[in-house]
Amino acid sequence: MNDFFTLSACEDEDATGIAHLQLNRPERMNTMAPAFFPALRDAVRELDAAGRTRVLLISSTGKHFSAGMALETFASQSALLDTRSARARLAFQTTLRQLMDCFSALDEARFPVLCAVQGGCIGGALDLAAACDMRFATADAFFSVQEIQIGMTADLGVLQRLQQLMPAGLAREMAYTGERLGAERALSAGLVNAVLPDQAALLEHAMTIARQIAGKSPLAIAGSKLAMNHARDHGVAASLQQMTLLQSAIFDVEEMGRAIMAWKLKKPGEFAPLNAAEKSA
Ligand SMILES: C/C=C/C(=O)SCCNC(=O)CCNC(=O)[C@H](O)C(C)(C)COP(=O)(O)OP(=O)(O)OC[C@H]1O[C@@H](n2cnc3c(N)ncnc32)[C@H](O)[C@@H]1OP(=O)(O)O
Repeated sequence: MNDFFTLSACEDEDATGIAHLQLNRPERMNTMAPAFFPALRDAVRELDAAGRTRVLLISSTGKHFSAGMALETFASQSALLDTRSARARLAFQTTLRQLMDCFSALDEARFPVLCAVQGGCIGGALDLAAACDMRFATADAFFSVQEIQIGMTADLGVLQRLQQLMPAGLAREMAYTGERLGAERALSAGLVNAVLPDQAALLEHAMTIARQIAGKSPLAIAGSKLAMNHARDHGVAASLQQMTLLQSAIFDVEEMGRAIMAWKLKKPGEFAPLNAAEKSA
């Protein structure tokens, strides 16, 4: 339990293996306080370790997806940010790395992470969204690298990831100006996969994609995410070499038989959880 989000499993007939993490502090604009970060990291890592989750949907409640870091955090952490001491600066480096790792947990999870954004996705919230596999938005959604407006270099991954998700020039425009990128422009830039009229339609669309993913072989999905992450980080040539090792490790003819059967029947496949010792569902 935590004060920032709820985590539930969608266990209806068509939605096995879909976990739904919903930010639920709309009265605080779903702002991120220090305790939010480890809570998110631990929740994602626990889902991954348990092996039953096939896709994670992150959504939010209220007018805005999230207003980013709670501004009062910066004042309350001032002792840590004391730059007069080398020890304090070293400690800050460690803290920052730990915060980064919390969002990287989304990228490192074996399952795909879908992010459904309504209203503002601001500052740290865009760091979070950028670490997900894909993003969807309502027509009123907007995205901003707000950090530059408050005099800091964004530091939780958005500068590293945004350029890989959309044209670099536009990412830099966002980073240097802090101006809001509206949903339609985010769509044409490739930052979001689809724009829906309202939040109900947004969640329905995201769940449709989540169900499609959850019906596929979790082994093949995990392999696809590993391969695509590796290619993104290491380039095509090195990743083709890595692919030979990866595929040698996870190629599974029985799993393929199940997938082919499901595809022919136009039904979700019946697959064992990733951690299961046996192969049958
Ligand atoms: C490492 C990460 C760094 C970061 O994340 S840096 C980014 C930090 N975030 C911001 O700077 C957000 C700035 N806020 C805004 O742009 C706007 O606000 C919103 C788009 C989020 C909302 O706009 P609207 O719907 O018009 O409401 P409203 O009247 O501006 O705000 C309602 C109340 O929410 C408080 N609030 C907004 N964002 C934060 C925040 N990040 N931390 C703490 N409080 C926040 C406001 O001050 C205000 O409060 P009151 O009603 O008392 O005047």
